[in-house]
Amino acid sequence: MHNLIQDLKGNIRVFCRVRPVLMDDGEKPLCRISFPDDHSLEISKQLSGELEDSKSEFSFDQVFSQDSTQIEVFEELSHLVQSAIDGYDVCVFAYGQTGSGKTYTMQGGAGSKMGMIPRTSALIFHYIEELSKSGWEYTVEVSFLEVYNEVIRDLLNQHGQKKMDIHYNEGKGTTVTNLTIQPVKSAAELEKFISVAHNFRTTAATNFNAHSSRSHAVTKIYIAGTNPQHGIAYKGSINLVDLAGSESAKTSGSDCRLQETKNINKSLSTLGDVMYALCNKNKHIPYRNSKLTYLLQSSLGGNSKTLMIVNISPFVECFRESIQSLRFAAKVKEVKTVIKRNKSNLQ
Ligand SMILES: Nc1ncnc2c1ncn2[C@@H]1O[C@H](COP(=O)(O)OP(=O)(O)OP(=O)(O)O)[C@@H](O)[C@H]1O
Repeated sequence: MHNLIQDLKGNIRVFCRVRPVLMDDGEKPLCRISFPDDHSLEISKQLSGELEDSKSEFSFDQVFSQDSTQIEVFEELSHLVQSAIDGYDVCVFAYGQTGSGKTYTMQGGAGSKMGMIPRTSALIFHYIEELSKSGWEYTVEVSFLEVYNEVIRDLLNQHGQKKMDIHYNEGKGTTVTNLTIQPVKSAAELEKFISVAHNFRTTAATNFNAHSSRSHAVTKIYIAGTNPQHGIAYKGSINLVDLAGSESAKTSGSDCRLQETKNINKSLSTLGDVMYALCNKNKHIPYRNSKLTYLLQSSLGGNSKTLMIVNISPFVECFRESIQSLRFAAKVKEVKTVIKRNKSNLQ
């Protein structure tokens, strides 16, 4: 399983997923969306019976239709879990409008609806068990945080929060002071912590989605492997990020919600600025303009295999936001990365 590739050059990978229409969506008019192949999507606002209007076409590394299952999405993502075990830093983030299916994709529900985070946790421990047969020893740790209104909160320390600051160090990447990093011994234990953190995440009603998540949530799993027989050690990690929904200020309700929305939009627009600066190979990349981008600095522009899942809603009322998300995702796909494996020799 441990491969020989050391440094990899590539691009940020981008998947697109379209959310299905649900029972409680009523009779909302739908965009016309088609999938010419596994990598492209065509979208137009045309209603049935209307004259042909212009279609917008987008290509990504993979597209998933309204009928896609969590298993199909995870199948594509599972290679990255293997990379984290192999000593690479990995980041997967879900981006999209409020109610477009980010939390469903990342967290999901029970059984076949289980999302990327619990599936990742189960697969890590499956790989570790297999590799222990050939002399590998692993430690796994996990942390959960959210960025809410530009303040970081530790989702494993629900009482007595301490002030948390982000630090970036060229060799070490990003660290957060006072963040609980919890050792875990099994998939069941990891899932227990995932569910504690998920329940603690800030949620509030919005006009679009009754259980909308108003914070960016970052689950980070740290995996360290040593093989005393071969005298080598690897250190990988996987960041799983469920971003807050992009939502225009005029649809957001009360004053307090407006402030939330402004902060969410600020961090998402900084994410956009960072991506554009990286694409243009600018000297200055404005990572520090928001907590989110500072936190994800090494995942966005540094040493990380990064995958963005752009989620879109199929409704005509969401068309403008969907096109904006798709354009942003197309830009992200151009960002180049160089990835190093974190390997050391045991003395
Ligand atoms: N692929 C899917 N299959 C079935 N149901 C889905 C799917 N995607 C989303 N849903 C459902 O659609 C609704 C909105 O999805 P979700 O809460 O994941 O959106 P979101 O993008 O995380 O929203 P927010 O940004 O407000 O947190 C939920 O009821 C969710 O269960």
